[in-house]
Amino acid sequence: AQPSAPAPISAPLRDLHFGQLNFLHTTDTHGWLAGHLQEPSYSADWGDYISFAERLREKIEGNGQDLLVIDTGDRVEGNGLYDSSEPKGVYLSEILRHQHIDVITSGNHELYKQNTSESEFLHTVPDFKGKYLASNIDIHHPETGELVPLAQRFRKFTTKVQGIRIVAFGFLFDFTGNYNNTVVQRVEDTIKGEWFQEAIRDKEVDLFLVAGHVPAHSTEWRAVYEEIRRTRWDIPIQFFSGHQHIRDYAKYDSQAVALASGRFMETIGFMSIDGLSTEKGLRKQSQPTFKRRYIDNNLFSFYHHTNLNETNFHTEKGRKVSKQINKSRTTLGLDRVHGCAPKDLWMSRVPYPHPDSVYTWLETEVLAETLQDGASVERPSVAILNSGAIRFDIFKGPFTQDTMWTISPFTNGFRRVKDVPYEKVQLIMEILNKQTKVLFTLQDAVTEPSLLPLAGPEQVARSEEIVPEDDGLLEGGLFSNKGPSGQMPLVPSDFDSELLPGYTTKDDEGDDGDDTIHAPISFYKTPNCIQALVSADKSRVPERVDLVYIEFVQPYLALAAKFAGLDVDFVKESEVFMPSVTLTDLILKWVKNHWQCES
Ligand SMILES: O=c1ccn([C@@H]2O[C@H](COP(=O)(O)O)[C@@H](O)[C@H]2O)c(=O)[nH]1
Repeated sequence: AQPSAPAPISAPLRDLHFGQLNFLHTTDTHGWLAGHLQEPSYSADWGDYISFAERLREKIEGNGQDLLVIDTGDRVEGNGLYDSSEPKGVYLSEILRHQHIDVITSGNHELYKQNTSESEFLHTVPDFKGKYLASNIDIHHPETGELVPLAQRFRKFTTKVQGIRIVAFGFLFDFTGNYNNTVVQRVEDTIKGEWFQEAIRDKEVDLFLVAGHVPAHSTEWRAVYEEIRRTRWDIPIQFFSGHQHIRDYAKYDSQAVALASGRFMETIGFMSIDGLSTEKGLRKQSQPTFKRRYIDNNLFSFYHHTNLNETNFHTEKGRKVSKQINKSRTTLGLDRVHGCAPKDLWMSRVPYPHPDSVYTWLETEVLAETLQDGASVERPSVAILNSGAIRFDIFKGPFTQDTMWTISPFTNGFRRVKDVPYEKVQLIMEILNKQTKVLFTLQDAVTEPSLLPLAGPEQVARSEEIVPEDDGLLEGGLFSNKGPSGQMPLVPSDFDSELLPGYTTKDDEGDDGDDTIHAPISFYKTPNCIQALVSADKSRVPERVDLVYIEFVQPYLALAAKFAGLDVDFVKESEVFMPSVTLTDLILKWVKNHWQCES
């Protein structure tokens, strides 16, 4: 772990059930390879994960079984270790490559920008040569311009110990927001292709391994499942999933399951399968059995599952990588303190517009003040921001260079349409927050790219709120802030049981998937968009306003405006607002002005 990381707190654990074939899985790490430096439950770093994989491999292979390591993309954007360097990602890719990974795929974040996908092609794909799979992604070669596969389409390999014959694929969901130097083929079309049809007809196969940046419950996985089952009704299929930032497990049939392993290095997914055939012979049981576990990414869990301790757990390579992360963080100045947050601000642990909601803070304090600079004096402005633009909570205490990127990694600027009726803007807000389904019907599905949700992935994936009987809101604070740095949000509150608050996952297999037994954390739905009135006189309802918005929402605004009867061509009639200023810049400016640290 990193020197400043909090020590993990002991907690009751469920054991791993090792099997004939075992897997470790990460997804949506978004640059968090240093682990969480303010949350003990997720405080292990990539070096610790390397030690964990190495120690488990020794143990598993010693028992005559096999271990494979999988990563399903979105490794980039969302943490200073990736975003703070110039060019972005140079330190991260040097750290990432030290883990032995057997199947690795791309997420959508690897394809938003030209330089990110080119870096995948030129660095990450060669770093994981033969293991990086891109079943449905092509890229225009950075030098020749020729359209070529980002990486090989599939791989066939045999496990080291038992000779289990595996045909593996690597997909990305039907993503359309990529920069035009890459082409993402729809999964449903890819699986009709000749190479895929040939690959699934391979007679010498014991398991189909379908990894991808695709939700566990999704139309894309359903299509792949049905396509394989059409010709191979009895070969087990193991899917590995990502994108929704949640822990999830889907059962397609008794021999086909999907595991999704959360986000931001909070979770190491574990799977085991028993009863597979091998190159040496038929399977010993009529049906294979599958077991899943979501491991909290901390050393307490790692020591327990390897049956080792701090003196014998860490491997040389693991230690080296932890040091490399520390050195990179120091070079990048990620611990530089810009201010001190006086309290925790939550994305979904309190209902909006609670005073401890990060969205209330943005609306009433940050945007209302910082957008004043560029706003016109002729009339007030209304600023619209999508809630998905914020990626993480803010914890009481130092607000560092790293915090800045964890909460706001996107580089979108703002745009403005001048002089529109205020009541139309309110109607648009209502449509954006309550009628988004209607907007999709206005979209031309053939010519226009499908829109990414305005809210963040966790909000989209989870439809139900979790409101513990007493969520502590009445006592005026959510969780007490104890511990060495005074910033440990996942500690027991005075209203709760002995258990640490954390993941309490419910999936297709039940509610016993998490390795650590936790008390639940409240989860509230957030609006898709929030708005801030930027005006010298907020007591008066304005008649006309300038509409300022973060670029990401423009396609939604254009559709909602049509619906609201506002005749504006957002592409032609909008202008850049405060050139080169991003949401990240505004937040940082506000923090520096308001959150001085007490010395
Ligand atoms: O420029 C951007 C890009 C994305 N978002 C938000 O993020 C999600 C997608 O997140 P994943 O990590 O790819 O799942 C998108 O739906 C938006 O809510 C953004 O705000 N700005």
